[in-house]
Amino acid sequence: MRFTGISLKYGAGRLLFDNFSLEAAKGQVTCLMGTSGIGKTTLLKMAAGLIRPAQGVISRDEGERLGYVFQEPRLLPEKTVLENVLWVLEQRQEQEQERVLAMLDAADLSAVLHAYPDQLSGGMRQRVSVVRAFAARPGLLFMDEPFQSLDAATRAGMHQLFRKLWESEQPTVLLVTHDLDEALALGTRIVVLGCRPMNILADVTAASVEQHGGTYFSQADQRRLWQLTTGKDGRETDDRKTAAFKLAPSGSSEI
Ligand SMILES: Nc1ncnc2c1ncn2[C@@H]1O[C@H](COP(=O)(O)OP(=O)(O)OP(=O)(O)O)[C@@H](O)[C@H]1O
Repeated sequence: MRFTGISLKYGAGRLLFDNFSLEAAKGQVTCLMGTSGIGKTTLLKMAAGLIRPAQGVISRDEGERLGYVFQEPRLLPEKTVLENVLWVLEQRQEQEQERVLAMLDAADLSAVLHAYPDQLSGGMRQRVSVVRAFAARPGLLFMDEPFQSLDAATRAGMHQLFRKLWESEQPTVLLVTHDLDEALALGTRIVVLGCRPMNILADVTAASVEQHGGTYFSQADQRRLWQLTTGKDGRETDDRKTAAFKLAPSGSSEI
């Protein structure tokens, strides 16, 4: 999908976008990072057709199915876990049931298929919402800080689940995150955005993508991304160094 020459502002405010362009390559996970309030959510909403830009063009493949995962799960409270997922499949429910059950199993939700959302933990609810998004076979999936409210251990499980589902369905994903380690683990490309108007500060593609294990960005790119997203130089002095650098393939001595 492609944004070309987008301009937009809310009301009498300053321009959030002024002739902004970005292309998300098919089948890639493009992570969007940048400080709060610069318009990342607005960008996803424009991509999904929920907001129209004042100027510019947004191109998507014709007939491409769209999915959206929000920070909060947004499940239907009166439907069970299984019903929440099947509901998005509309008329294809029966043929797809086996596939959906396998996805729910991969998300460790087999034991709660018939539970209602208010009987689940926050992490379980978000797992349902991620499975629901992938179950609909989206060509294009928008994820707006989907794991932000989860604790670190739950988030690590969600990352694994995301990678399993992404590898089997291969949608194009636009994922907004504030967490560089998350972007390094999930993204095949990381775009760091600057503000008012939105501009691209860095655009880095993974050197390789590993099965379920995450992606691998070069050490130089990781350092640059760290500097840009935290304003700090010395990754050595920060605990997050270990978490992100852990993603380097075993045998790498560059750490
Ligand atoms: N419907 C709206 N009406 C007016 N202003 C809005 C509206 N939606 C967003 N804004 C403003 O536009 C700016 C960008 O908002 P947006 O939510 O897109 O940013 P963001 O980068 O996603 O922020 P965050 O990282 O905090 O979620 C903010 O200053 C916000 O207050």
